[in-house]
Amino acid sequence: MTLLNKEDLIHIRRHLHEYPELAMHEFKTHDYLLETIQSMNQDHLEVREIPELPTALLVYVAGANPQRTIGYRTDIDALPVTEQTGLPFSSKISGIMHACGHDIHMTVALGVLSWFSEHQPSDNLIFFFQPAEESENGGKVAYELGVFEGKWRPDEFYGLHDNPGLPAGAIGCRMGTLFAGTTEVNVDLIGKSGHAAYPQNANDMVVAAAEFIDQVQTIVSRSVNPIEGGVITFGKLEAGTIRNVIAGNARIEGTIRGLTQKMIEHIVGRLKMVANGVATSYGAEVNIDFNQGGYLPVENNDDLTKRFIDFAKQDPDTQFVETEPAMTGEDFGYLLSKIPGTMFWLGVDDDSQLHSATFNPKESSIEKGVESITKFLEYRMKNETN
Ligand SMILES: CC(=O)N[C@@H](CCC[C@H](N)C(=O)O)C(=O)O
Repeated sequence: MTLLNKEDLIHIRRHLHEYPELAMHEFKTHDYLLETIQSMNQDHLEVREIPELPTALLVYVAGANPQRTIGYRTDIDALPVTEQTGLPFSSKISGIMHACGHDIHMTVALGVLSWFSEHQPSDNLIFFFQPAEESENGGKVAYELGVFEGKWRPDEFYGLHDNPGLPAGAIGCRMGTLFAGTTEVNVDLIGKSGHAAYPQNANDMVVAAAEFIDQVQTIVSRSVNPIEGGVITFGKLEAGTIRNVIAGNARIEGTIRGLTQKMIEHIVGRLKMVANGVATSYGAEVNIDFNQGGYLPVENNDDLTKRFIDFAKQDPDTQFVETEPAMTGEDFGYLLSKIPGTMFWLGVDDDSQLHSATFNPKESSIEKGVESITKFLEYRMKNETN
C-alpha cells in the first residue's frame, strides 16, 4: 500500500473506531498509525518518536524547494463513553468510544500524509499525531518537552475538528476566536458522615453539594454579560456509599468555558465565592482546584486564516461555511498561542452531538476532508509571500 484510496481510508477509520484508547494510553493507536505510515512511500518521510510522550508521533515530509515548514496536527485519544450506535464496527473496548470523532481526524491526516508521501511537497510539512486532547493537554506537554524545536518547528500550524452540525465534508471556519478556553474544576466538600437516622450528629455533604450546584446556576445567568456568554457544566458528582449512611464527603467535577481568558477568570472567581459561601453556611470544609492546562481559547491568526478562508471560498470542490465561535475547548489553543495558525471544522453531518454515545459521523466526510486539506496545503505552498 502506498497512496491510501477511499476504501483504505474507510477501513482505517473503522479499525481506529473499534479500538479507542483514553488520553495518554493510546499505545495501540500509536502502533497502528506507525504501521500505516510505514506502509507509505518513505522517500521524503522521517518519522519521530518522543520517549517522554510515547503515544505521540511526528512525521516530517521534506519539501523539494522549501520556503517554510507547515504543521498539521491531529488528536488521537477517545472518551470514557459506552457506545450505543449499534454499528457493526462499534468500539470493542468496554466503556471507551471515539465519541468526539478523533478516528475521523486521524484518518483524514493519514490521507493527506499519504498524498504528500507520493507527491513531494515544495515546502516542508510536519504531521503531529497528538495524544490527550480530551484531558491532560498533550499539545502543551509536547510543546514544553521541546518537541517543536529546530527543523521540527512549524512556521504555521493547522488542525481540524469534526462538526456534526455541518454538511459532511464542508469546511467551517471564522476569523478570530473559534473555540472557547476551558478550565477543569474539582470541588471537594468535607463534612461528617453518620447514621441516616441521626442527621443532627452528622454534616451531610449531599445536601451541601445540591445547594452548591443550585447556586452555581446563578453565575452565568446573573453575573455574565449574555452577549459574551460562558458555561459551567458539572459532568460528575460523587457522594456517599449506601442509602442509610449520611455522606461526609462530596466531589463535584466540572468544566468552565469562556471565549476570553478574562471571562474564564471572572467565572473562576465567582465559583470560588459560591463554594466558600456554601461551605461556610454548612459548616463544611471545601477544597477547590482549577486546571486550565493548555485549553486556551483557540485564536485563529488573522493573515493565515484569511488566506485559508479565501482558499475555501474559491475552491469549487470545497463547501465553505462561516461559523460562530463554539464553547467546545481544544488544547490546540495552546499551540496556536505559540505558533500562528488556523483551526477549522470538518462537517460530518450527524443528529447526535459530539461526546454522545450515539455519535455517528458520516464517513463521506473523510475523502472530502482529505481533498480540501490537500488542495489547501498545495495552494498555500504556491503562495510565495508570507
Ligand atoms: C472538542 C472537544 O470536545 N474538546 C473537549 C476539550 C476538553 C477540555 C477539558 N478537558 C475540559 O473539560 O475543560 C471539550 O470538552 O470541549
